[in-house]
Amino acid sequence: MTILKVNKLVKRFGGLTAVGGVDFAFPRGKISAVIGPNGAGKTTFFNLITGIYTPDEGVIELDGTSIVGVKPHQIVSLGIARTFQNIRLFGSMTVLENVMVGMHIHLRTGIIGTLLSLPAARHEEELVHREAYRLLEFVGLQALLNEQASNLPYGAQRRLEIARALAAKPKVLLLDEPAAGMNPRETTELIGLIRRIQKETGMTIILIEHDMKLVMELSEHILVLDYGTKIAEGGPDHIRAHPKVIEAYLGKSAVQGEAVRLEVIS
Ligand SMILES: Nc1ncnc2c1ncn2[C@@H]1O[C@H](COP(=O)(O)OP(=O)(O)OP(=O)(O)O)[C@@H](O)[C@H]1O
Repeated sequence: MTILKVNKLVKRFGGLTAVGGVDFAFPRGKISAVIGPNGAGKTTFFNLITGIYTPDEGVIELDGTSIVGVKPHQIVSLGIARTFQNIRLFGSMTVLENVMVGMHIHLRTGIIGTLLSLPAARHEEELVHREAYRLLEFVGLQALLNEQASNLPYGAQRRLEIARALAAKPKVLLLDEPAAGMNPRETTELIGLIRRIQKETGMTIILIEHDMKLVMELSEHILVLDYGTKIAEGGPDHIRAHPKVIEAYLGKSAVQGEAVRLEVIS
């Protein structure tokens, strides 16, 4: 069953069509990937889904309801959270505080209650604290909860961003290049973490990633973009051997039938 659907989605920047009429249906509770060479339109596609950009044309539906024109913070409330290609943490806050900030959309008592230290607000803060700790345990950062976020190693910052996105309790989690800058050991751990999120929460996960090992190991469904258009979709085996995909990554001369496989792309 589909949770998120785009139809004839278009986004132009002046004369450049970054996303040019893409159709895709993301299945509920599965891991999907959006791949394609540099400049293919992947991040623009995420920015359209998360309300950062408004499409020039087309449909975006979450659970059958249009989210076109909905503001980014409202889209988070509706159930889509994300991480960014360039990590966006509150560097001067602690690890714990970063996750607690991610939970604010679910708070009832608000800042006045917290400042006046009203009993309901105190109770809520305790719950928030406990839930944030649980999420940090889940991503393996509980020992670093009082560290300033900017002091964390790169791989840990990426995991913290994931914890913060999870704090919003999304139905759909978008991960923009989660393995970027990670070493092979960190990438293997990340694969385990993403798999655990999907298994234990049933969440729909959509990732953009250049690391083909991660994409092929994790994804059941893959959307391939090139110059803003969909050139292929399907499971990992179908995509690996797809001539248009190989051509997009390696150039026309590389298309020599079955011999060329996508694993060679680093
Ligand atoms: N705000 C913008 N203004 C103008 N052009 C933009 C803007 N954002 C993206 N583009 C252009 O749109 C095209 C698609 O960019 P996008 O960042 O979506 O690609 P991508 O597939 O995410 O690339 P990468 O893998 O390098 O991150 C590129 O040609 C890019 O230069």
